[in-house]
This record gives sequence, structure tokens and C-alpha cells, in this order.
Amino acid sequence: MSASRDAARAIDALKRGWPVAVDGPDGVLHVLAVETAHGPSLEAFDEGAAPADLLLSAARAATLRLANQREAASPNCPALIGRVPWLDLPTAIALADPARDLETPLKGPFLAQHVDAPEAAATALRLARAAGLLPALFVRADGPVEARVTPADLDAYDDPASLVVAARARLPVAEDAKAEIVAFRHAADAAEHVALIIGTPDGTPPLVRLHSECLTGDVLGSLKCDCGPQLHGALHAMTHASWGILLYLRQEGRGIGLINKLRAYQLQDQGFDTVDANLRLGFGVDQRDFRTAARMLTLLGQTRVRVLTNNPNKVAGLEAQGVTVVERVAHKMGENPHNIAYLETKRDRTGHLL
Ligand SMILES: Nc1nc2c(ncn2[C@@H]2O[C@H](COP(=O)(O)OP(=O)(O)OP(=O)(O)O)[C@@H](O)[C@H]2O)c(=O)[nH]1
Ligand SMILES: [Zn+2]
Repeated sequence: MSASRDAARAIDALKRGWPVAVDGPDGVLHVLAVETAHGPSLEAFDEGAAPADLLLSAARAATLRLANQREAASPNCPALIGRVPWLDLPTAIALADPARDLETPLKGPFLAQHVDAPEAAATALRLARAAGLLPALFVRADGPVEARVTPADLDAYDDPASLVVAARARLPVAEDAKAEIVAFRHAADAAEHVALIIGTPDGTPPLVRLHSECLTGDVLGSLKCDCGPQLHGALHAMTHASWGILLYLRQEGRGIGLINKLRAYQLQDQGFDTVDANLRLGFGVDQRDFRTAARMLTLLGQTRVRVLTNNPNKVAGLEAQGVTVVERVAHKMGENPHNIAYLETKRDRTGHLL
């Protein structure tokens, strides 16, 4: 409990632009997120024997052609760039954000330093990603901090066992005037996941849709993806099944958050596909954790389900948590000229059964 509280404090501090100490098994790093730093906070953080260095993800180091300067044996090792006088905050921001590469193409030369505490560095980058920030941090060995975090704290923060039902109510919706909504709360993570129950539970496995939040598609009618039609199509399919459960998971942008998804869209406008855009930003192709969905179903008493999806990882994610998927039901819809390349990428590169 206190571990997940420490992670929540650290995530909050990083988002606000405050320094955090990351305690790894191999050392301690004090970090300040590049994205939320500002002139005075960086000046305060830089105070000491030497200015703070800059830690970037392995993916960003590869784009910046720093691979040759890092330890050959560890291609996934982040890069630590030594600060020189010209490496000020605007330069660091340009270094952190690949979506700005066309605006600021000339970068370097950089001197990559040896990463003394790779596990602490990896934890620091994980913390930034969990905060919805680009994995780019100013780092130093000491200095004042607002919060402290360990890898175990981050594990506790992610633990779906801390999810509980917070409220439930009748919610008449267009597809079912007798639907019921159930909201979940997590002890550490502020995300409020929701389940919408369509029809009446009758002891048979419900038709379930794991829907990850997509503000642009669900609310604004974006044509770049298929989320809006899939959301409404799922509710419609449930009215034709005996009953169903829509899990509305607050995992915007496959778990990278809205702002980073929009950065990924900027990169897609520059020609990168949805997979490479995520990787270039320093995130995984899919940062989602389907343990949350499994926990929600378990709390609703449903451990045998039919799942509407084209994504085998959703099925595997539920099964790994003890939820039996008795049937996968294909869920293909909403194709248009703006999302055809996106759907083809999902088919060709992420194993979607389309
Ligand atoms: N990072 C990123 N996220 C995207 C992009 N396009 C859509 N998304 C997000 O992807 C998620 C949609 O995923 P789902 O509808 O669950 O789709 P899926 O994993 O492909 O699986 P199924 O639809 O079940 O077959 C939402 O969170 C969207 O915000 C993109 O180009 N980049
Ligand atoms: Zn979408």
C-alpha cells in the first residue's frame, strides 16, 4: 500500500516538474523530466559540482545515431548524454521529442557517457512513461527531491489487485434502456475504468469487448482509427447476444496517453506507421496491461467469456489471468480511406487477425 503510494507521489511529482529520486538495485539517480522542466527548475536542479546529464531511451539514442557510443553488449541500454554549455532546455526538449525532428534537424555532436546504474536508469524511464511523459530525463547523483521511488513501488502501482468496484448505477443507453454501469477505483492509479452491462446476466458467458479509450475516435469522430465504430458496433452486437459487458479501459493511445498519441500522429504525418511512431517516441508498440480487464471481469463474477476482438494479445492477456475465453468473435468494422494504412499495419505488424 505505501509502496504504491510512493509510486503515485513520484509520478505526480514528475508530471509537475519536480525532481524525484529513483532507487535502483545498482544505485540512486535523481531525475527531472525534460518535458515538464522549466528555466528556474532546471537551474535549481543543475546546482552542484556539474550540471545534470541527459538520459534518453534506447530508441531515441538509435535515432540520434548514438548507438556506436553506447556499450555494444546492451542495445536496450538507455543513453546518457553529458551536458555541455550549449545543451540548454530548448535543446534538451528538441532532443527528447522526435516529433520535432523536422523543425530542429541539426543535433550534436554528443558525448554519450557510461551508464553506471542501468537498472536505476531503466526504472527512471519507466517512471516517465507511467507518468505519460516522454522518456527523457535530466539526471544527477544528488540534490533535493520531492519523492522517492523503487522498481517494486512501480510494480505495486500497477497491481490490478488494488482495483475495487466503487459505484454502480442503472444507465439507460441508446442500445439498452436497462443497461447498468459499474465504475472501478484503484488504490494508486487515478484512472477510473468502467464496465457497461448490456442485457441481463443469465449464467452464460457474456459477450465482452475490451475497449481502450480513444478520445479522438470515441468522442470526436476521428477517421484515423476504427475505435468509434468498434465501440458502437460492440454495444450493438451485445444486444443481439444473450448479454454482454463493455469494458471501457482508460488506456488511451494503447497506454501511452493522449499527448503521446498525438505526437505519434505527428510522426505518422511524417511517414512513420503506428508501430514505428510508438517505438520512435521511446514507448513499446503496445503499452497496455490487460490484467486490469481480467480483474474487472473477475470482480463482476465472470471468468468465462466470449470476446469481441481481432487482437490475439487481448485473448492471451485474459487467459494468463485465469479468465477463460470460450470464443473469440471477430470485430472488423469502420474501414475508411484515412485508416486503411493503420489497419493494414495492425494486420501485418502486430498480429491482428484482420
Ligand atoms: N499509440 C497509438 N495509439 C493508437 C493509434 N491509433 C489508435 N490508438 C489507440 O489504440 C487503442 C485502440 O485499440 P483497440 O480498439 O483496443 O484495438 P486493438 O488492440 O487493435 O484490438 P481490437 O480492436 O480488439 O481488434 C486506443 O487506445 C486508441 O487510442 C496510434 O496510431 N498510435
Ligand atoms: Zn482510435
